[in-house]
Amino acid sequence: MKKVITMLRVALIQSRVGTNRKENLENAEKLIKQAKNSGAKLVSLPECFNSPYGTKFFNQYAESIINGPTSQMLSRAAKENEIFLVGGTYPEIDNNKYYNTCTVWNPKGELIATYRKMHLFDIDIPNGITFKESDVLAAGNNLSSFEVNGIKVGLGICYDLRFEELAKLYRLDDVKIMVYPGAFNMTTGPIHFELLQRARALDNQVYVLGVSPARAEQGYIAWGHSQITDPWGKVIAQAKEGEEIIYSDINVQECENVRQQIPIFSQRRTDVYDTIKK
Ligand SMILES: NC(=O)CCC(=O)C(=O)O
Repeated sequence: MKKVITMLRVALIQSRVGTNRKENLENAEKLIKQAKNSGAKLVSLPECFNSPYGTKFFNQYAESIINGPTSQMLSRAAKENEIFLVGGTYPEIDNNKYYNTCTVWNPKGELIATYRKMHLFDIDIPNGITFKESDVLAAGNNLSSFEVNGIKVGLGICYDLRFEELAKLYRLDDVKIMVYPGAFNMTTGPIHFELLQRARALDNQVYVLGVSPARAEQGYIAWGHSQITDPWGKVIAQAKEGEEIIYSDINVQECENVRQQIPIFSQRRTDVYDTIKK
C-alpha cells in the first residue's frame, strides 16, 4: 500500500515582478531558497512570475518549456533545494501558439506536470478593467495533477478559480490540494479573490493555495493577498500586498475528516441533476 505522509509545509512566494526577466528569475530563485530554509517541501511561485502580465508582453517573453531559461532555473532550484516546485506560470510558445502555462518540478529537478490555463481571462468591466487574454493566448484543454508524498495536488490558473466545474473534476479525482498561481486585479481582487478560494475549498473539501505576484506600481496592478485556505473554508494564512512568503503546515487528514463529517460528495443527487435539464 502507498504510504501517505499527511503533514506538509507549504510556501507561497508573492514575488515582485518587473520588466527584466533575468532579475525576475534571480529574485524568484533567491526566494525559493528562503522558503526551503524555512522548511517548506511544496513551494509555489505566482502567475507570470518572470514577466509583466499583459497581452502585449505574452509573445515578447514567451519561451519553450524545453530548455528555456525559466525552465532551467526552475529545474535547478527544485533540485538544489530538494523541493516540489510549482513554477507559477510563464508565457509558453509551442507550435506557433502561446499559452499561459504552469510547470511543476520534483526534488530531482524533473518536470512532472504542466498545465495550460483552461479559462482565458476575458472580461470587460466599464470603469474597472478590460482584459482579453484570448487576443494572444490559446487555451489548454487538460487537467493536470501530481503527487507529493502520496498527496494528490491539482493545478489551475487565476481566472480558472471562477469555474467550480474544474475544481470539482479534480476533487472527483481525489485531489487534496489545489494550487492556483493567479494575478487578480484591483477591481475584482478585493471582493472576489478571498471569496473564490474559500468557495472552492469549501465546496470540494480541499486545501486551496492562491499565489499572487506582489503589487506593482504601474502596468497591470495585481491585488496580492496570496492565501492558504483549509478544507473548512477557513483562511489560515494571507499575505498583504508587497513581496512576502507565506507558510502553513497543512495536514491533509483534515480533508478526510471534513469529507466524512459532511459527506456531500456521496450525497450528490446526480440522478436528479442528470435528468432535470433533459
Ligand atoms: N490573471 C487572471 O486570470 C486574472 C483573473 C481576475 O482578476 C479575475 O477577476 O478573475
